[in-house]
Amino acid sequence: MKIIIGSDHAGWALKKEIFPLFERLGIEYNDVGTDGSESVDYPDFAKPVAQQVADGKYDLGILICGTGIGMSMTANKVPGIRCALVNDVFSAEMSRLHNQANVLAMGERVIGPGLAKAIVEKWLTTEFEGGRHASRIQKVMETEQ
Ligand SMILES: O=C(CO)[C@H](O)[C@H](O)[C@H](O)COP(=O)(O)O
Repeated sequence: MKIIIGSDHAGWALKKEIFPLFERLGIEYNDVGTDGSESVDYPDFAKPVAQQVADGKYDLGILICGTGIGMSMTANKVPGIRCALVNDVFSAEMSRLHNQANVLAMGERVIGPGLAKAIVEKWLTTEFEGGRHASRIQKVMETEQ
């Protein structure tokens, strides 16, 4: 599995905490930045992450800002993206099982690193259940037309 990850300045510290988890899970990742605490604009990171997932260059994407809200709003504007803003492990699991989320957004100002790592691990290791959810996802995607 190949993933792409990005953050703004308000998500940068949490993003760094997650890298060792990718290494433990054997997941290849590309960090598109930002790479420091200097103020930047979250759409500049949400757009390339979401676009490259939508283009099939990466299997999944992860976005972190202060709340996760701006990142998720931006990512969900990209056709093909189902970005879930998640702050608990149950929602992380459901967003994959039922919603086939292909981008995960989290907020560094909302959750701590321990919870964030548990969310990411659950999200990356849960597969879409299909079945009754497949036609619902199709209807979700049809709303892009
Ligand atoms: O999604 C966001 C805003 O909707 C993020 O939380 C940003 O990281 C946040 O707005 C950044 O705030 P700052 O005061 O510029 O650090």
